[in-house]
Amino acid sequence: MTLRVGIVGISGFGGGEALRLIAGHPAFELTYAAGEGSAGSRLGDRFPGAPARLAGMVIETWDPDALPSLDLLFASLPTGRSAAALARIPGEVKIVDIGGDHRDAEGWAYGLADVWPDRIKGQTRVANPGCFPAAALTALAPLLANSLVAPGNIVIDAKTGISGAGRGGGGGGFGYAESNENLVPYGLLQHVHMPEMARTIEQLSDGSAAGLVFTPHLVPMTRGILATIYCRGRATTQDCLEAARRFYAGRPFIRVTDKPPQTKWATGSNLAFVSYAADPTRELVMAMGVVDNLGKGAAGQAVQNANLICGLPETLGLEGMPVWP
Ligand SMILES: NC(=O)C1=CN([C@@H]2O[C@H](COP(=O)(O)OP(=O)(O)OC[C@H]3O[C@@H](n4cnc5c(N)ncnc54)[C@H](OP(=O)(O)O)[C@@H]3O)[C@@H](O)[C@H]2O)C=CC1
Ligand SMILES: CC(=O)N[C@@H](CCC(=O)OP(=O)(O)O)C(=O)O
Repeated sequence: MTLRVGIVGISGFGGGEALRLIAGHPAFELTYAAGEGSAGSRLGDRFPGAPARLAGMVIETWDPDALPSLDLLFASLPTGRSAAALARIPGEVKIVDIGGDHRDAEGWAYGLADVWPDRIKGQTRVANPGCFPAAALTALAPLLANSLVAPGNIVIDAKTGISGAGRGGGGGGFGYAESNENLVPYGLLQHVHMPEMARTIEQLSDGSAAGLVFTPHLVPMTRGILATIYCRGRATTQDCLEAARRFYAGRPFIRVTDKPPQTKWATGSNLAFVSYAADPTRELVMAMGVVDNLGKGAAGQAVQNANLICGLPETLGLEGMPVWP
């Protein structure tokens, strides 16, 4: 079975990673590519490494009313730009939205694929989590589901590679000269991912996440997110590791590690690495989550979600090892 797949926003970092994964996916055939400024150019000009069979494909001007016949559409548009357009896509076209417009929207499943695959199977509309929630919630889920930490006063300190800001670089200020040898906190107290994280912490714990603190930092690397999370609880390190190993037993993309995870472990993959350190005498539990922001944080998890909603093996097209070093 080959499914006809489209990507809108293909010229961007998220869309480009989706192209890379779909080009190697045994059940997906890219038949439609769309964008705005890139419309009219060929994939081979934008992506010199594109396979020969795709290099001549012309990027169309995005028009949801002029969609060719498709089974599946990946939308990788700036947040705020997809809700109105995707509402016009016929119901028989399955959609995975990599952007932020549908993470709390009626009729859309929140695609935290490693944590609740059964909520995603059978859906036709999936909202991919944001990149920071992908790292942080994956690490927190086993602790919350087992009541090992209190949900009300969690502090998430995250570091991200610069590709997280997209090709436009967060509206400027993220260029090489400004980012190299530099560390920048941003989005203090009000980052756009706060509501998504708070909502999911509450769903996983059945308690209030009112005291959630989240501070992202931009670090001079291309890809990767490390979330270091401070929680209150009396669990030991061993309790946390065992809970995570039970929670993720048989889940193919989660690695529970004794050692603190590193961003390079995940580069170019859909893997998430989680680890824990706890000191019951101080009622301190630390959780750590590592993902590639363009992998599990965007296109990797999007393909995983697409596999789930298309009734395919969850790992199809996603089994390549990370790039190292
Ligand atoms: N970068 C990351 O790590 C992550 C990104 N995301 C989310 O994914 C989405 C895409 O991000 P990212 O790839 O980084 O962003 P980029 O800025 O790299 O790419 C944006 C893409 O959107 C297209 N686009 C913009 N406006 C329009 C429009 N009106 N019509 C059609 N296409 C349009 C651009 O096309 P063109 O060049 O043709 O104009 C481009 O391909 C965002 O919502 C982002 O928040 C989510 C998780 C992680
Ligand atoms: C470095 C950087 O700017 N990263 C982005 C996260 C990208 C992401 O996950 O975006 P959406 O939730 O909009 O999909 C940010 O902090 O907003």
